[in-house]
Amino acid sequence: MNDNNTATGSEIDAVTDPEAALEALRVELDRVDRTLLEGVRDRLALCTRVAELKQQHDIAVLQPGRMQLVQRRARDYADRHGLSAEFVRELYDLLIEEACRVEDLIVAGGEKTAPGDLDDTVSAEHRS
Ligand SMILES: C=C(O[C@@H]1C=C(C(=O)O)C=C[C@H]1O)C(=O)O
Repeated sequence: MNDNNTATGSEIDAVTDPEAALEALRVELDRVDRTLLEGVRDRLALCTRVAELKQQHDIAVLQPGRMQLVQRRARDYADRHGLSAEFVRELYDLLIEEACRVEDLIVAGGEKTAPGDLDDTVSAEHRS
């Protein structure tokens, strides 16, 4: 184990107890998944604040230039880190689509939402 208490590549190669090694990796995977979901939730919470600003100042929800910038940045990241460009594009298509859906709800409803208080704003899909 390293200082972060995580398994390194060579340790995985040398395992004598594959079940224990699998479990250790799954514990790490679960931690990454939690961080990932918290990131998605934080992103959507920020989008509710963007939506409130847009609603108050009559700004269009759809901002194609900004969407292109976000997608281009994600593609550059994928290139630099050896991720599939198609996967990252589809991932950001989904994230942006959901952001626009949430923004639409707020702009159409004229709702005031506390940052991070998505559960009161968006449908039950987000509650789990
Ligand atoms: C969040 C915004 O609204 C929409 C959602 C975007 C996103 O999820 O990154 C980008 C552009 C917008 O159409 C924004 O205008 O910044």
